[in-house]
Amino acid sequence: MLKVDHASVYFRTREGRTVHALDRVSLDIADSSFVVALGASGCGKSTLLNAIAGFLPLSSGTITLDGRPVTRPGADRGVVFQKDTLLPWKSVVDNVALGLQFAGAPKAARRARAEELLSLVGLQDFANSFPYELSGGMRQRVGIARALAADPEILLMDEPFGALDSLTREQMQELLVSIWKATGKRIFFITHSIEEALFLGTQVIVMSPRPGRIVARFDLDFVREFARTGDARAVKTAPEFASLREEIRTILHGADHIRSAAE
Ligand SMILES: Nc1ncnc2c1ncn2[C@@H]1O[C@H](COP(=O)(O)OP(=O)(O)OP(=O)(O)O)[C@@H](O)[C@H]1O
Repeated sequence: MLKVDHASVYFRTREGRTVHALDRVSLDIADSSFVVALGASGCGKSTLLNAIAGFLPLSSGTITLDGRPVTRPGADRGVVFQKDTLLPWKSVVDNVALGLQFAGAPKAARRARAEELLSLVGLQDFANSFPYELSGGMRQRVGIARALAADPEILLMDEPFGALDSLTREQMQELLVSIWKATGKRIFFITHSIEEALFLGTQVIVMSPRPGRIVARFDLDFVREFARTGDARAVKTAPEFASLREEIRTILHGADHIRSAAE
């Protein structure tokens, strides 16, 4: 279990103002679950993910992964960002194997593991290509393979498909579901898109800005239904999908309205 318990984060800006980015957020990410954080810009989603990744300290509260306190980055958490962070001078397979190289794995084992992961993300024919030869969606697939290389306990994904065109984005969502199913990894995923959140999450948390709080939680079955049937269109056009989309839209607009009134 990844457990976030009453996590708060305050930032001090260069002008000396204090920003209350995260306010007593509590969240459990159980084994094999797919938790999606949804909210308007500035509601603290990245702050929460960065704290789970160990990139920034909490001001108060705790985060534990399978009982161990999270205080710094570690191989037990794989991270994927919106902008790919591939090294342009390294081939695709070497980019995927990078973390394993740091961990001291022998060369042949690194290559075998990287090739296995490239097959998982459908890029087995591009092992020797360079990042500039790939499309945006393909680069994100390399990023996912790299994040999985060290066999982390959880995958942390910060708007990984936010810069992709809508068709590629849908294909990537479906690919991610197949990876989730094949690996059984826990996933924590951030998005601005209500539809993406509903399609992917076994749990969706809706956040409101300043201070960043969880204002609603939904336990969902759409992703399991898609994993079972492979029919994304049927899932997304189901009446419950549409009614939840409207319900969440209303919550997000309400949160924004409360914030405007307070400012
Ligand atoms: N290093 C920092 N110093 C000061 N303020 C910060 C810092 N990082 C984030 N903030 C502020 O904290 C709040 C939450 O930011 P965060 O990036 O977590 O939001 P977000 O929901 O991920 O937004 P977006 O969807 O636009 O990425 C914002 O008001 C932001 O300006």
